[in-house]
Amino acid sequence: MNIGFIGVGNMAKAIIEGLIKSNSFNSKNIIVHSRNKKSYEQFAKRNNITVVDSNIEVVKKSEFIFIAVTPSVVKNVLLEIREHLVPNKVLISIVSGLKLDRLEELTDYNQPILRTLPNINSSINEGLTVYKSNDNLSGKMKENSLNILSSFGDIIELPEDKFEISGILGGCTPAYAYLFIDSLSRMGVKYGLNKNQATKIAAKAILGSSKMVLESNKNPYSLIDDVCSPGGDTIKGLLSMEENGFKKSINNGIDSIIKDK
Ligand SMILES: NC(=O)C1=CN([C@@H]2O[C@H](COP(=O)(O)OP(=O)(O)OC[C@H]3O[C@@H](n4cnc5c(N)ncnc54)[C@H](OP(=O)(O)O)[C@@H]3O)[C@@H](O)[C@H]2O)C=CC1
Ligand SMILES: O=C(O)[C@@H]1CCC=N1
Repeated sequence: MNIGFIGVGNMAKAIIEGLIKSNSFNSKNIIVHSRNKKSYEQFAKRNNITVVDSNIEVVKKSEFIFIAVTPSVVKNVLLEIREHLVPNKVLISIVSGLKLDRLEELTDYNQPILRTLPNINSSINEGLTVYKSNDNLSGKMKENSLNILSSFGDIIELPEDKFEISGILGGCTPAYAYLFIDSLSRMGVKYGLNKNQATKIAAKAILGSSKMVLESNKNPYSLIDDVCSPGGDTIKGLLSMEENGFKKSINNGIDSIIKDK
């Protein structure tokens, strides 16, 4: 079973690393092509994956084809490969904002298609991918497609009208979480920790907190109260952060993405 990638940028690389680490796929069965050889040849060599000379060759050689280019070029890439896509191949799009009906329009109405929005933590098999397939994807082909997705993290099926917000919460949040960790870590450095110590302490605290939210059956607000000892440090910091726009900044940030859609 060959898994192809058209576009080998940051997100494709993360998925490929996750696929390989899952030990469910042979790296040589991962077939890739991207625009500039220089930007991925070292990566391909290091991971022992198969590089081919064109997007069309990726399609010809693969049963599952990830389309992993940016929204600005996806139309041209799909038009380039469309005549080589046949109904026993699955097109897996990771392109933000590209709906199933548009994918069908740019390929073929008989094409099995899986629309997904993964995240960058797929590279360590801690990804979160939302997905929706069209009606052409069913049976064993669908089962195999979902096995591919779940090899690099959790998967959640959602109707397409929920893709925008879930794509933001799942796909963009890693960047916001890294920003939060880095902000905390810099304050650690300000007060005397070295950057490695500070980053590790902040990142472990965030990792454990995420697990608490997922495993404790408590909602985040109640968990906040558990940390805020009466008259203690946490409540002082928390109130100051809130007064200085912590939540407003998050709300405005998410609204600004939705507004531009
Ligand atoms: N980054 C993320 O966390 C996430 C990204 N996505 C989606 O993934 C897609 C890729 O994003 P990302 O990886 O961040 O972007 P990158 O810019 O890192 O990757 C895009 C890739 O597409 C390649 N490319 C451009 N034009 C062509 C072409 N004509 N033929 C073949 N390859 C081409 C680029 O090649 P070159 O490097 O040579 O220019 C590059 O490797 C986007 O659609 C985005 O919405 C979805 C979820 C999360
Ligand atoms: O920034 C982006 O548009 C992509 C989609 C989600 C994460 N990265």
